[in-house]
Amino acid sequence: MELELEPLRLPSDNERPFVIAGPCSAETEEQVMTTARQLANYGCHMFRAGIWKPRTKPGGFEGNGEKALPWMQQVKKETGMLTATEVATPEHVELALKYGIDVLWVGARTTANPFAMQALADALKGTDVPVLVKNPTNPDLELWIGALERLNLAGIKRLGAIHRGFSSYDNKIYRNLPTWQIPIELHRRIPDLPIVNDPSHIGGRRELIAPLCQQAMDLGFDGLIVESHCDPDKAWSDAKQQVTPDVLDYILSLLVIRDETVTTEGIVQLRKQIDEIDNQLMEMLSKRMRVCREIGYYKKEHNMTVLQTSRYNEILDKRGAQGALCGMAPEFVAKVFENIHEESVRQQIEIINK
Ligand SMILES: O=C(O)C(=O)C[C@]1(C(=O)O)C=C[C@@H](O)C=C1
Repeated sequence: MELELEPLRLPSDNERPFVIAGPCSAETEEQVMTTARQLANYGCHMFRAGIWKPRTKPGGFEGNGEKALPWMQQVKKETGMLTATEVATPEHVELALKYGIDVLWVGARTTANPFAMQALADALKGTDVPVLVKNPTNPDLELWIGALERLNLAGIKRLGAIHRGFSSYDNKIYRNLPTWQIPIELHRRIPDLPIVNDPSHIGGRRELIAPLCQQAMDLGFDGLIVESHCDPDKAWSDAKQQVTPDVLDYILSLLVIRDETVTTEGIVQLRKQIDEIDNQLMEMLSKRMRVCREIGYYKKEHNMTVLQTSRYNEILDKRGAQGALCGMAPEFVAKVFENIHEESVRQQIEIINK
């Protein structure tokens, strides 16, 4: 289905990036108000704080629940900032709306669960609140789009997406792998859907927030949602990935904002060159597949298996080393040749089964 969207109509809609900032969790009234005042002084328009916290394991701080909602009202009243929080159940939706929360977001674990998404969509029916949907924990674009569709079918048109990265078993650098091609593909499929980057959850470490924000801007993301706490080291949740409002302001001040729409004669010429090279690449690929099909007939005649592992390894090693010499990432070269090999095997299987 095609999403029927309306602009988010947030106070800084025309600025890129629009920024939603605030602590991971609303811990105490004092922590909420101190952080909010500092953020508002730096010109922040939207304040986030977790009221209900889905924790991986029991025993951690799971949020103050309804008790913290009047603090959010106080933030809005005193600073004029809009407020945003995560909702995961119809009860959360009801309470958040009762206390005038302006922007809701859906967490990654909820997005991954179609039953929970449908329950949220039903609870939101008839409201006009903007809803931002985080990517599911697993890199499944269809599941992400499905969650947006459920909300849209319930009449929610002020929709956005939050890219918070994807879980992985073995993660060294990032807390959640960015896998940028997924939000890039989301943007290609639904160009009018605003996409917000969440560097705090992708990075999991303060030092990664600035480079991730810049990368999101380089890719043309619309906004940022960043965890900011008046005293991050003492935070009750996600201490390592929160920054003080002044550090956040410094990070934002250094961002280089690029314009997606500017196309100069220079880039038009370069794109012509790319088109020409892509044509050559396609011709070369089609030549290679022709030879592979010939080998396929040979294999059929001589009763050989399609998969020839030692030859395949030889190709991966040789081209990987060559790629490194040309300054290309080894994973990229491996992926290219793995895909070429997969197609070649597919075509040969077709031939030997004819
Ligand atoms: O060398 C072969 O046997 C081929 O069929 C070619 C090719 C390839 O695409 O390079 C395809 C399948 C084999 O597993 C190994 C290599």
